Amino acid sequence: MFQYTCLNPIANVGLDLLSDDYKKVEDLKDAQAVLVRSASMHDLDLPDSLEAVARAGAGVNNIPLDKCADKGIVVFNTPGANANGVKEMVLAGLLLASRDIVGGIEWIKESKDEADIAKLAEKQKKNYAGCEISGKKLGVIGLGAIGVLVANAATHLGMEVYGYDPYISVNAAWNLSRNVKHISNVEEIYKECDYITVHVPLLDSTKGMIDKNAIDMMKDGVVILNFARDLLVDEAAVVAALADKKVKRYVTDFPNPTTAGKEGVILTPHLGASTEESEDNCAMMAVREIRDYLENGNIVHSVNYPDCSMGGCDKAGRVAVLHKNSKGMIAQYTSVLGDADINIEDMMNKSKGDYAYTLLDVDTPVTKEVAAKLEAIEGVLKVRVVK
Ligand SMILES: NC(=O)c1ccc[n+]([C@@H]2O[C@H](COP(=O)([O-])OP(=O)(O)OC[C@H]3O[C@@H](n4cnc5c(N)ncnc54)[C@H](O)[C@@H]3O)[C@@H](O)[C@H]2O)c1
Ligand SMILES: O=C(O)CC[C@@H](O)C(=O)O
Repeated sequence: MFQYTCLNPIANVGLDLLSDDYKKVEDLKDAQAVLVRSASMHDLDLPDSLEAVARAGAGVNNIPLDKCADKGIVVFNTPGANANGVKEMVLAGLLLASRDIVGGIEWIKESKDEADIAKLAEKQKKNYAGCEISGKKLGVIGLGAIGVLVANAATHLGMEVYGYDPYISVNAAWNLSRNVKHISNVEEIYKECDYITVHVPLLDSTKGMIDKNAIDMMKDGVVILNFARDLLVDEAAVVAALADKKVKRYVTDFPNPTTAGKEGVILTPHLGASTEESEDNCAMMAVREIRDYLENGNIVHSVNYPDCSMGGCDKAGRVAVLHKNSKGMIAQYTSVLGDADINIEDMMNKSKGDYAYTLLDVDTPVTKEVAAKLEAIEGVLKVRVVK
């Protein structure tokens, strides 16, 4: 029996994929697996029982990745599962920033009791006029799951699209429209584009990347869209630039006291992935990842451990070792298993940064005593007897 807890509501279509071997618990301290969306896990005590965290979504800045890795807890996310939901919000953001649709709707609400509302509307509408996005330049910073969809869709809306991502994956590059202009220096986007949208993860290296210097380089009247994370942008600098009319609109999905209610800011309450489809996709992917890890020891889509997958186990036993990425680890495992008269029938070892993962299929199930000997090896963070 595996015990799991949900730190946020997770779509039922995902939870329904859990078999009778899974029991939901309320308390994190009793859980082997966590399903989470945006709840912050930074201040939580992570129990020794915890084996895996699955973020039903893309951004993992709410999870202490290194702390988890050091405790042998594998963290997963669901790449691409909510990308279309966000892309559609970005397209809405482009339009809301270009024409004062919200202002017009508000005026109608306020004027609903006017008998001559139809006539008044014809007089008022000039106050809510704007521009079209077709023919304008859009800069997309970050060409991952979301950035590629946004860039491609914008080309179909007649925009001239510039794309920047120095770490673009081969897969993303294959999916990117040939009509997107490849930019190798982000400053070109700042200087040339009428609309700039950011789709990078929040990391130490990206925090505050849209700062005053960047804004100063931008065209007067630029629109900045941020459906990634608020801390990517120096929002105090943006609010000042809005007041100076340097920036025309700041469209963001992350309300906070710096931006809420400020002139020129169009704010939504973190709605990017809040569609039935995205929530279902994320929940199903997250649950499948958790099951494959707990039941088979396979790691797919981890953000703090390497992906490592050997399918189902048809041997007598399988043991998983989560360890530091140091020299001589495998030799020590083979020695412990050999001394216990256990033969390794199949093996896979992968590393990612400071951490590594070794899956061993063996001809005799690994006992608690042998597992304890493996765990006692310096650099080993956790040992799981999977079968
Ligand atoms: N508003 C929402 O509800 C919502 C939903 C999903 C994702 N997000 C946010 O959007 C982010 C992106 O999501 P995704 O699914 O596209 O992720 P992704 O991992 O598929 O893509 C991120 C891309 O950013 C690129 N990148 C990293 N550093 C960069 C830099 N300095 N300059 C340019 N590119 C850089 C990477 O190479 C990668 O291609 C997430 O990390 C998350 O914070 C928000
Ligand atoms: O779970 C959500 O609603 C938001 C998800 C989003 O911010 C993400 O990073 O995937």
